[in-house]
Parts: sequence; structure tokens; C-alpha cells
Amino acid sequence: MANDDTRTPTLRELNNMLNERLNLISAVPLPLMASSPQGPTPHASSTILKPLKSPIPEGELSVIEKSKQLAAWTAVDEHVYPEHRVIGIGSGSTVPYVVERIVSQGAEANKNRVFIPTGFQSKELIVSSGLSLGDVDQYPTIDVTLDGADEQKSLIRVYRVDTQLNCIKGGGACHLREKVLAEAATTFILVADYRKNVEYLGTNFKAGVPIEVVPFAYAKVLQNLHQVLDSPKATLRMAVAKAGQVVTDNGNFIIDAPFDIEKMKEPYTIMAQIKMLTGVVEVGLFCHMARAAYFGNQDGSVTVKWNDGNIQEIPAT
Ligand SMILES: O=C[C@H](O)[C@H](O)[C@H](O)COP(=O)(O)O
Repeated sequence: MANDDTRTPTLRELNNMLNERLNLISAVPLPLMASSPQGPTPHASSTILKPLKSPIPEGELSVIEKSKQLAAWTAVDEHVYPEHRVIGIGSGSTVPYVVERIVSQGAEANKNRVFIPTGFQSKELIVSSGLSLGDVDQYPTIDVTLDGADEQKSLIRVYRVDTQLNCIKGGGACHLREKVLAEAATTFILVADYRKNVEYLGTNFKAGVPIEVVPFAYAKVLQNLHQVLDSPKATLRMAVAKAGQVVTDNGNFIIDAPFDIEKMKEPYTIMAQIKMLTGVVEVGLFCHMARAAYFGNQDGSVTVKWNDGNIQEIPAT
């Protein structure tokens, strides 16, 4: 019988060949995409560890930068445990020091971790450091989120310290995603330099409460802030290196609404009132969310405020 290798395969034979290939492909395990009860294992099948890189350039830091670094390093040392698999990374100028400290834990400690960003900046930070990137829609439960603050309040009432660790966020227009990651986290930790540690919100951060609004509704929200909620100086945030308004990572606008000090003493109330305005997506007031706030001080000490009202002073080493 003649060798028939060169003949054109029939349709049935082609179909069989295709099925064989598909069976082979489906036998290869797919990478794990969703969080398992034990957490993600993004590099489970790989023995080669990704090289990690600190996001902080070499060189002397200013006193303020050192304070941010101190707060961030202390918070990472106390709250990012070896068993943590899903870690939220906030936005701003303090979180690069958080990532720096996490990177210093080494490739082995980070090989099975996934990091969830709160916006474009922290996504770049995670990727450029060589850490594994995830998203909150894949990992709606986060072990720990660490984030900066624009101002954090410690309201001293007669004999005790306020236990709510309320803060203003959104100076970088990231507060919608930041709040989602704060809520998703089992533990939410704030890190900041000493300038953010104030008695009342609005003490140093005068720009007002950042409010993310859908573009269609911004004029009406502004009018309501001026006329109904007594914030006559509320304004649409304008871009610095772009003509026109700031546009958030979600395609929305930002309004900054200053309120008088009496209103700012009750941040939960004003937050709820603003959130009720139609067109408001999220308000940059984080109330009762943080477990602890870490402040780096000029003298090298760290002040830690806990949500049970305790204040801890860690002396400079
Ligand atoms: O939208 C921005 C965020 O709320 C930041 O976390 C906040 O502005 C803190 O930034 P920084 O660490 O630069 O003080």
C-alpha cells in the first residue's frame, strides 16, 4: 500500500487533531486568578524569584522625608506579617517608603504576595518595584492596607482621646479607590509625617474636603455645597500641568469644599451630608476606619495612635 502521509487530511481527521491539541492545552494548569482561601500563589509553579527594586533613589533625605520614612517603616514592621498574602498600597508621597520597606523583606517573603493599588501612581510603584500586581475586583478581601493621609485628627475631649482616627484624604484625588481598599482591608493603617497630626481636621490642610463627583453633576453639587451645606468657597479642582479641571483615575471631577472649624469637629456628620448630594461619588473624609495611625517625628521618634484611644511613643533609636 502506498505511503499516504502527504495526502490532505479529511475534515473528520482535522477535527480529531484539533481536539487532541485542545486536550493537551487544557491539561496544562492555568495560573491562579482568584483568591483562594489560603490566598493567592502567583509564583507557585516558579522557582526563580523576581528581583525586587526599592522605589526610593539613593541620597540624603530631608527632615520631612525622613519622618515619612520612619512612619512607613515602623508601620510595615508592625503590620505586614509573613503570612499576609494580599496587601493594599495607598497613594501619595509617603507610600513609596511603605513599598521600600516591603521590598526590603526580600523576594522570598514577597513571592506569594499580591499588591492592590489605589490608583495609577501606586500601580506604577508596585510594578516598578517588581512586586505582583492585583486588583480589588479579584481580591475583595485584603489582609492589610497602608496609606497616607492629608490630615489626621486627634480630638482631645475632656479626659480622653477620640478613638475614631478620622482623617482627610484625597489631596491626590485618589480617595474613592483608597476608601474601597480601606474598607476591603482587615487592617487599615495610616502613615504620615508629624505635620498631619492635628487636633482638628482643617488645621493645616486648608484646601477643604476633597469630593469626587461625576462630571455631569459638578455644577449642581457645587451649588448645593455653596447654598445648602455652607461651603461658599467650594471650588472645582483645576489641573496644574494641564489646561482645565483635574480628572480622576475614574474619569470624574474633584471639588474641594472648605468648612468652618465647628463643622469639621463633626466629620462623620459633614461626610454623610455631602455624600447625600446627588452626583457625589465619594467624600475624602475617612471616619472610624483606621486601626492605627503612625506619625514620624522630627526627633526620630514615632507617635502611634490606636483606635482604642491609646497613644504610644516609640523613641528614636
Ligand atoms: O488622594 C491622595 C491621598 O489621599 C494621599 O494618600 C494623601 O494625599 C497623602 O499623601 P502624602 O503621603 O503625599 O502626604
